[in-house]
Parts: sequence; C-alpha cells; structure tokens
Amino acid sequence: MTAPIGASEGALTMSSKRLSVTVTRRLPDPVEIRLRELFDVTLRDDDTPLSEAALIESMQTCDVLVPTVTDTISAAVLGQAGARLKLIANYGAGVDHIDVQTARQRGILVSNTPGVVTEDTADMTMALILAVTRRIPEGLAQMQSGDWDGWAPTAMMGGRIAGRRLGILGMGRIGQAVARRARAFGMQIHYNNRRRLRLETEEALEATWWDSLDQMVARMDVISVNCPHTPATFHLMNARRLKLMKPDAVIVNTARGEVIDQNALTRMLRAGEIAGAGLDVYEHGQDINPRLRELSNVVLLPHMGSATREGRIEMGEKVLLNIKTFDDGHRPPDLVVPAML
Ligand SMILES: NC(=O)c1ccc[n+]([C@@H]2O[C@H](COP(=O)([O-])OP(=O)(O)OC[C@H]3O[C@@H](n4cnc5c(N)ncnc54)[C@H](O)[C@@H]3O)[C@@H](O)[C@H]2O)c1
Ligand SMILES: O=C(O)[C@H](O)CO
Repeated sequence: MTAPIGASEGALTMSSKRLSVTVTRRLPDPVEIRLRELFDVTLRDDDTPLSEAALIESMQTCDVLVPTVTDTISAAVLGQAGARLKLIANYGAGVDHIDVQTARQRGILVSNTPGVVTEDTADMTMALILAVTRRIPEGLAQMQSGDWDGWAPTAMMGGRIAGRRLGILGMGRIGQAVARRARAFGMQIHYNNRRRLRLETEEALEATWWDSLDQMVARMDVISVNCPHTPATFHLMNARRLKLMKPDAVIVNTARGEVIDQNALTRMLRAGEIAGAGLDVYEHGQDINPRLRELSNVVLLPHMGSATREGRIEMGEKVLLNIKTFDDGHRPPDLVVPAML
C-alpha cells in the first residue's frame, strides 16, 4: 500500500509489510516525499544532530536507519540497536562515523552514496586551492571593509597555480575528478594511493605515481587530501610528514579532518613552515582549533564539499535505491564491506 505523498507521519496508512525506515536528519523535500511513498518512514521535524541516547532509541524499532556524518554509530551504539535493524543506509560517501566491522558482525548491512558527490566535492577542492593560493578571502575582506585603496603593482600578490605540482593523496573518485580539473588549470598531477591506478587511467590523467608518500609530500606545491578516514589514514599527515612539505606549499582537505593532525598543522601554519591551508573538514568536528581561525593564510569552510541542491537530492536517490534493492531481497548496490576500508 502506498502512503499519500506529503502526509504527516501520524496520518500515514501503512501495511505491516512496509519496511520501517528511520531518518536522523532533515533531507531535501523530494527525498523525504519519496521515502514516505515507499516506506513506513519516521522523519525528523527539527534538524539538530541526535544525542547518542536519541540515536539508540531511533535504532530500536526500525528495519533501516538512514544516518549522516553527524551520527556516531560506534560498537557500543550498535550493541543497543533493536533486533530488527538490518540496514544502515548512510546519507553520505564517508562512513568513518560507522563501525562497519561491528555492524557486519551483527548482521547489519551498511551502504553509502558514492559517485554522486564526486564532481561537487572536486569543484570545492579546486575552489579551496584557488582561494588559498590567490588570497580570495583576503581580497573579499578588503572589499567588504571598504579598505581598498585601488590597484597597486605589489598588492594582493598570490601564487600562480599553472605549472605547479599538485600531489593528490587518495586517487579515488574525487581525487581523479580533482586531477581532471587541475590539469585544465595547467597543474602537474602527482598522486599517492593505496594501489597504483591502471596505466591507461594514469596516462589519461597525465598523473605521476609516487609509491612513497614522504617523497611525494616533499616535492609538491599543493597537497590535496582525498582519501577516506580509516585506521590506516588517521593522521597520515602527521607532524613529521607536514614538516616534509616545502615552506611555500599549501595543503587542502575536503576528505576528513582526521587525516591531518590539526594541531600540528596549526602550529606550522603559524610558524610559517607551511604557506597556507584550505579546509572543509576538521579533526574534531565543529571544535576547531581557535588559532586556525585567526590565520589569514587559511580558508575554512563548513563541510560543504557536496552541498549542491542537485547533489543532495542525488544522495537521497542513492539512499532510496539502496533501501529499495534491499527491500526487494537483493544486495544494496553501494554496500560497504570492511575490506573496502
Ligand atoms: N567534504 C565533503 O563534503 C565530502 C564529500 C564527499 C566525500 N568526502 C570524503 O572524501 C572521501 C573520498 O571519497 P571518494 O568518493 O573519492 O572515495 P573513493 O573510495 O573513490 O577514493 C578514496 C581513495 O583513497 C585511497 N586510499 C585509501 N586508503 C589510503 C591510504 N592509506 N593511502 C593512500 N590512499 C588511500 C583509496 O585507494 C581510493 O583510491 C570519502 O571517504 C569522504 O570521507 C567528503
Ligand atoms: O562523505 C560525504 O559524502 C560528505 O562528507 C557528507 O558526509
């Protein structure tokens, strides 16, 4: 039986056969409407992150949970989930907030939303590279404060990105989309990845492979972090590795904050040992080192890499497809298995 589109949760008429789906955050309207059409869905009225207790409560009676990056689904949380919970259909590509291994051990599948976030996040990576190297926020601040004295030969000089070496850490979907864009800007593409790309892909991207991350980091003008946060990538850019960077190099991160040691980065930016940084994601969520905010050579964004209207609807469509496929008795197309991490 299909529930009326847009009906309030309480007014829905549902067959007991419909999957019970609980969503932890507000999603774009078309996605919520379609969820209502297809499933016995519980949606949120407000849009604040759930407390751990509320998250556990929401996992008690549903078959499927739709969480986001703001929900930490640890082993302890999974241990208190209801027996009905069989699928965690994450709204987002990154799944580092979910203990995928424990979920698997408990027979709970995990899916995510890769691919549809690729182009938007790569755009934002380029935007950060340009913003930091060409001092766009400083220029904007000057205009907004009314302090601009007019053009001058030595004013607001940044660095040219054409011809510069870009080192991509994590050459997956987003990393490769960054490479395509950066090539168009005349940058030289270098990368380190868990596995080397196929030669034809490498050639198409005109990318140079570095087996040694240390050696790549030491030679790049710009480092772009595009690998997931996993136990193996936590603080991959630690103090020792950040010190290998050239003093005139910059680093951008649109992946996950945990890949960079935020305090070490802040110290080195302040000391002028790294020329600049562009960050969309942070090691401790919103709890950003206040010293990072004070630096003029740093551009900070509020985790908005995938934030386009189109992308956020497509992420919802992926969630719907994963749940529907599971409901039809098949393997969700975007299943995440521990071996992938
Ligand atoms: N800022 C945002 O809004 C936003 C949006 C989407 C995705 N993301 C983040 O970006 C990450 C990457 O997304 P994707 O779609 O490109 O993923 P992907 O799986 O396609 O690519 C990740 C790449 O990182 C590589 N990698 C993994 N571990 C590595 C290691 N130890 N050393 C070197 N390389 C390693 C993998 O081999 C893979 O090629 C996501 O996991 C997510 O955390 C952020
Ligand atoms: O991983 C992603 O898709 C974004 O960072 C939101 O979680």
